[in-house]
Amino acid sequence: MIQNDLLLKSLQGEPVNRPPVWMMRQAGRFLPSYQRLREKYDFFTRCQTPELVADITCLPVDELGVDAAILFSDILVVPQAMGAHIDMQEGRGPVIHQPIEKPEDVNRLEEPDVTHTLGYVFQGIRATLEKLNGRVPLIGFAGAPWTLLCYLVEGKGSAGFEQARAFCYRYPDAAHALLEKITRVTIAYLQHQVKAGVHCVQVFDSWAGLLGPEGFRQFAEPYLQQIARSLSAFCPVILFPKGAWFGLASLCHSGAAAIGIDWQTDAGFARKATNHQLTLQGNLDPVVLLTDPATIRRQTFRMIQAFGKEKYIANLGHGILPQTPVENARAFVQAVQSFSESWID
Ligand SMILES: Cc1c2[nH]c(c1CCC(=O)O)Cc1[nH]c(c(CCC(=O)O)c1C)Cc1[nH]c(c(CCC(=O)O)c1C)Cc1[nH]c(c(C)c1CCC(=O)O)C2
Repeated sequence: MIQNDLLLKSLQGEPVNRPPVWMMRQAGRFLPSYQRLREKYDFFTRCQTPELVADITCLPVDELGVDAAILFSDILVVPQAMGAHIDMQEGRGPVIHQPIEKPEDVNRLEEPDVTHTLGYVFQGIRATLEKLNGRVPLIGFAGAPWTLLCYLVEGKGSAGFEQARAFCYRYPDAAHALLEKITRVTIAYLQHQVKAGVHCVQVFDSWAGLLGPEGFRQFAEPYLQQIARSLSAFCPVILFPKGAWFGLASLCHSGAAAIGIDWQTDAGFARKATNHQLTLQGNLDPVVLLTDPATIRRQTFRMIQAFGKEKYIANLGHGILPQTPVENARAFVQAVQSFSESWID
């Protein structure tokens, strides 16, 4: 039993007195209590140690009072389990050794038995559930196949992921073979997360918008659909196709319970595109949390009015910025939690 089940109610489209709130990337990055752990253990050690996963996942629940926890891990643990060599470099982000350059490089990636290679994640989930003790639901997650292809081909973070996009257009068969491989592993991975006890899952397609409408239809959407369709029998699925406003209408029929909306997409447009059917999540510009509590409150009120309180999960429109002051993150959470109908006149 979960004491605070607001998130699950909103995902199911049930009525609520106020929307639930959590923040993308809340479990790392900006909390000073997390920064202290960072000094002691390297990134993948933090991901692979169930006690640390549980501690870090619970930090924002304890310190900010969010209505949901998201597992501390990373989208790159899947390509790592498939055999890619990945370093997380200070100030630089992920670096993949020997990125995929040619079609035959796709064969180097394995389809592992996730119960072995990613067993530490499932142990982390069980340790986290114990520590949460039913206070709030736990969100599991994975990266979308297109976004993981971006890192595997580009070999590092990038503003435009030009090499990844070029690979898809130049070698479409190899791209689809790679995307299919990642999709199969991701479905098994998320199913095991649900078995270990997560209450819902989010699929991060952080670079979906870089493809443009036609590229999205070819290289991103079919795989998001497959994952949502395969998982929705087990738990509610949230898809976050960042930047892909043109793909919202077609994702309505994927079986996803909710779609995450980024901060560059208009709330009214997103409601119309999804036929007022699905739950929407988002979409405060993370930069608003760099201002002050009064501004944060005002912008948060406007956002809830634009989406409406039903079938809605308050969140940021992308991950929280590392330089966000803790009191501002708290002001955002409290603004949502103090919502009352009387705001809307
Ligand atoms: C693209 C992407 C990645 N990882 C993720 C995405 C999709 C979300 C998004 O678009 O923001 C998702 C992610 N990464 C992390 C989580 C944990 C849960 C949470 O805090 O929400 C989640 C949900 C931990 C992390 N993953 C990473 C950190 C920071 C590094 C550190 O703490 O040492 C954390 C807390 C490292 C990481 N991991 C990745 C990058 C590009 C980087 C470096 C830069 C950055 O901080 O974003 C890949």
